Amino acid sequence: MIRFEQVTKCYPDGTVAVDGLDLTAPSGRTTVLVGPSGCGKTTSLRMVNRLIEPSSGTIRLGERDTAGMDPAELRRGIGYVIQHAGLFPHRTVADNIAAVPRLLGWTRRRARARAAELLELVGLPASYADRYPAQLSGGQQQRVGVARALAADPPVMLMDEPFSAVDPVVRARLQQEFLALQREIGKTIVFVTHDIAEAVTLGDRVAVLRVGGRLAQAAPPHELLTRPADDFVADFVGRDRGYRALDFAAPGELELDEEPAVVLGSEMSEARRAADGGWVLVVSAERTPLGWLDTGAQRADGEIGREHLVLGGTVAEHGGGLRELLDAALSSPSGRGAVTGPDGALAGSVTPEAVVRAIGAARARSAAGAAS
Ligand SMILES: Nc1ncnc2c1ncn2[C@@H]1O[C@H](COP(=O)(O)OP(=O)(O)OP(=O)(O)O)[C@@H](O)[C@H]1O
Repeated sequence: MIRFEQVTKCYPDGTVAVDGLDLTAPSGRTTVLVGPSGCGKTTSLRMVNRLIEPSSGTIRLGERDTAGMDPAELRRGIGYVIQHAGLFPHRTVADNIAAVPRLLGWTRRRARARAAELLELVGLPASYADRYPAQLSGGQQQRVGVARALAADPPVMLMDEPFSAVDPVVRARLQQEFLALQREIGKTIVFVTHDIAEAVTLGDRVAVLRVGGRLAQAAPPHELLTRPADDFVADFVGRDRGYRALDFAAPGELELDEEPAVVLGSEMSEARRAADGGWVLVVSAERTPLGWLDTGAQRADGEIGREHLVLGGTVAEHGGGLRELLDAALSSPSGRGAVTGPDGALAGSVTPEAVVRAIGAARARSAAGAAS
């Protein structure tokens, strides 16, 4: 756990970057600091590893006051990831990742073995070990930056806008990889971003700061979206917050409808029977949804091929939020959203009407929760 207790940072020119910050970042969880430019996010983060010294207040790591710790020792227990990855340009990927273990006195062999393990963990091919940073894409460099921060297996990670410098598609992928990785490694992470969508996607807790370095609200994403503490937070969180909040609302009692499906390569006549003249979902041999088939539009008989499929329509994953279910239902040409189980196989479908009813139920639950 990291605890900020009445932490203030006043720069020598009189700028108050952080003002009386009280905040706890729980162990094994991701706490995101978010807010407009200049609100003191980076200053707050860098005070944790003492790249910046607080003017007053205390920052504790576990029970220990960081002010009393040797800064070098403190930093060895804290991984640090920054925008543009900050890799050493003249060192190979493996040597970049192995930098901290080498400082800790690991043998070259052990450090290289660890680098290979981490490359795999962040989803890069082993052959990249001998490349130089300039030979990698921006997204790959960020993965190496994450691997480097994890090298000595620190319990704490500080991440300062790590995904901001890459394009939106790569960014979305890095965010999903981050979530999967964090589920596996369970580090205590403080993550800085100016992007509220990123904050609510990645954070177990989200702390919204306002300019002047004052905490406006710290709460789990769902609470932030549904119960913003004041106008500033409501405004910052944005207009479509109701829709975003659906990501975090559990589907509750929403039951899936049984969805008849035909396997790719089956006869068209079978699809017609299953669909009763309308749309039918086509699945792989493993029952993974592949696309929808409009049997009313098919004149010829023969095998169902990929060329017959309409690929529009997202698939909602088992355990996803109501937003994902609503998106699947609304984007499906049949009006039924396909839902898969944990193994990726078709579990059933939902109609937009059923999802809207579940949204109503979730709202009622949330209101009851707020009232109690
Ligand atoms: N070394 C410094 N000397 C004086 N003022 C500084 C210094 N570093 C930062 N500041 C100021 O402190 C305030 C907070 O800066 P900080 O970088 O922590 O904000 P931030 O929320 O991370 O901003 P951004 O999202 O733009 O990176 C800003 O007004 C900034 O100009």
